[in-house]
Amino acid sequence: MKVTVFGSGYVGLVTGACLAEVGNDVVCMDIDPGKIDLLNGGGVPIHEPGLDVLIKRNRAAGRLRFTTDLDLAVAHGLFQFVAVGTPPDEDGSADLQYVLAVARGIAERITDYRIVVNKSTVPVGTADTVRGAIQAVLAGRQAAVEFDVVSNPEFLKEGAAIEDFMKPDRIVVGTDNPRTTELLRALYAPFNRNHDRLVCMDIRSAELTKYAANAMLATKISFMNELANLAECLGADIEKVRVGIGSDPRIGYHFIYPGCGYGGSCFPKDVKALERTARDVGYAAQLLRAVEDVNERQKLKLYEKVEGYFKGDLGGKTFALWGLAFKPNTDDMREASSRVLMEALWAAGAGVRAFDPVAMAEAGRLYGERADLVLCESPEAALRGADALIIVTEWNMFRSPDFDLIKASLSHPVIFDGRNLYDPVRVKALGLDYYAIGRGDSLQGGAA
Ligand SMILES: NC(=O)C1=CN([C@@H]2O[C@H](COP(=O)(O)OP(=O)(O)OC[C@H]3O[C@@H](n4cnc5c(N)ncnc54)[C@H](O)[C@@H]3O)[C@@H](O)[C@H]2O)C=CC1
Ligand SMILES: O=C(O)[C@H]1O[C@H](OP(=O)(O)OP(=O)(O)OC[C@H]2O[C@@H](n3ccc(=O)[nH]c3=O)[C@H](O)[C@@H]2O)[C@H](O)[C@@H](O)[C@@H]1O
Repeated sequence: MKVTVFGSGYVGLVTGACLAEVGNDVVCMDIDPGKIDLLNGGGVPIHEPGLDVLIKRNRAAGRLRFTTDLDLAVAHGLFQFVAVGTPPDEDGSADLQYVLAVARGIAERITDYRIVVNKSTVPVGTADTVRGAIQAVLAGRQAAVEFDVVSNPEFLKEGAAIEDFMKPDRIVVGTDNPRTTELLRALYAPFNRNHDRLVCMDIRSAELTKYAANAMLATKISFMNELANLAECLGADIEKVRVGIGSDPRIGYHFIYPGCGYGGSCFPKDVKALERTARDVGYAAQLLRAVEDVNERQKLKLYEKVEGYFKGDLGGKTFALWGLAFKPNTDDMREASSRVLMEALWAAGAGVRAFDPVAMAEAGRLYGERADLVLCESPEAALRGADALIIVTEWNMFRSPDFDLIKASLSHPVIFDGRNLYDPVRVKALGLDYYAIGRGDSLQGGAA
C-alpha cells in the first residue's frame, strides 16, 4: 500500500521504516531540509536502536523515500500519516500549528480520496478541527474531494520503538467510517497476526485514550516517588516496598521504579495538556496537577541531597555526572532530569563533568561551550578531579562499576544515585557514602 508520513522525528521515522519493512511503499516528508538531506545521505538524525538498519534496508529496496516535496508527499499515499510535534504552548495546551499546517498542505493538493491518519498526540476534538481545516481549504478551492480523518495514537517508547511498533500491545483506531477501519485493518495486518490487537472506537475516545495511557503511567511514577520520599522520612526502603506491592498482579512491577523524576518529550507535556483540556471544559483535574507537581519537585531531589551533603557549599565544586538522556537507549534530552540538576548546580557555582553513551552531541548542541560543563569520553574520565559522583540515567554500563576506582577518583567518596542502581549495604561496605532515592539514607554526616 502507498503510505505518506509527515514528520521524520521519533514517531514518523519509526512508523515509516516499520511500514516499509512489511512491504509498503512509503514516502516520509519533513520540512527540515537538513534532516532530509541527512536521511538521503544514509544518515539517521536520532539514536534509536535498530532504526538505522531498517532504514538502510528499505531505502535500498526502494520502499522508503525521504523528501521535503509536499506535492510528491500528498500525491503519494492513500494513507497520509501525521507524525509532527505537538509541543506545549505557554499555557500547557498542545500547540497544533504543525498538525494544522500539514492538514492545510494536504487540502491544498488532494485530487482524490485520502485518509488523514493522526499519530501525533493531540487533544480531544483535534480530528474535528483538522477536518474543518481541510474542508475550509477545499471549499476555497471549490473542490469536492472525499477524505477521512482518523485517530491512530502511537504508544511506542523511545529506546524500544521498533520493537513496540512491530509488536504492539494494541493498535487504537478511532474513526467514524467503517470503510477506513477496514483499510487500516489491512494496513496493520502484518502487525496483527498473533491475535487481534485492533481496538476500534469513536475518534474522541481514541484521542483521549492516548492521554489516559500516558497520564496513568506518569501517575504510577509520581505515586512511587511520593512514597519514596515518605520512606526516606520514615527510615524505610522503597525498593523493598516496590517489590512488596509489585507482586500484587493488580499493581504489577511495571512503571513503579522510583527515581529522580520522569522526563522526555511526552509525559510532562501530555499530563500538562490533559490538565489544560480539563480546565477548558470546567473540570479541575486535581490528580493530574499533583502528578506534575510531584515530578517537578522530584527532579530537584538529587540536587537537594548534594546540597545537604555539602552543607550548601557548592561553589567551586565539580561533580561527575553519569547519564544525560532522559532514559537509557536514547539521545533525547527533552525535559531530562539531568538538565534540571545541571542547571541547579551551575546556579550554585558548581561545575559538571558529564558522560552519556549517546547523548553527548545533544548536550553539546543544547548547552554549547561553557566552562562549567566538560563532556568526557568515558565514565572514568568524568570522575577525574570530581568531588562526587551523581547518577541520573540507568544505562546498563553504569550498573556494575569499579567502585574502588570511583572511590580513588573522587575527593569526597560519595555517590548520589537517582536510579537506585546499587545495593546500599555493599557500596557503603566498600567505603563510599551512598545516597539513593527513598532508601532510608539520611543527610546526617555530610561532607567532612
Ligand atoms: N517521541 C515519542 O516517543 C512519542 C511521541 N508521540 C507523539 O508523536 C508526535 C511526534 O513526536 P516526535 O516524533 O517525538 O517529534 P519530533 O520532534 O522528533 O519530530 C517531529 C518532526 O516533524 C517535523 N515537522 C514539523 N512540521 C512539519 C510539517 N508541516 N510537515 C512535515 N514535517 C513537519 C519536524 O521537522 C520534526 O522533524 C508528538 O505529538 C508526540 O507527542 C507519540 C508517541 C511516542
Ligand atoms: O507518548 C509518548 O511519547 C510515549 O511516552 C512514554 O515513552 P517514553 O517517554 O519514550 O519513555 P518511558 O520509558 O515511558 O519513560 C519516561 C520517563 O519515565 C521514567 N520512568 C519510567 C518508568 C519508571 O518506573 N520510573 C520512571 O521514573 C523514565 O526514566 C523516563 O524519564 C510511554 O511509555 C510510551 O508508551 C508513549 O508512547
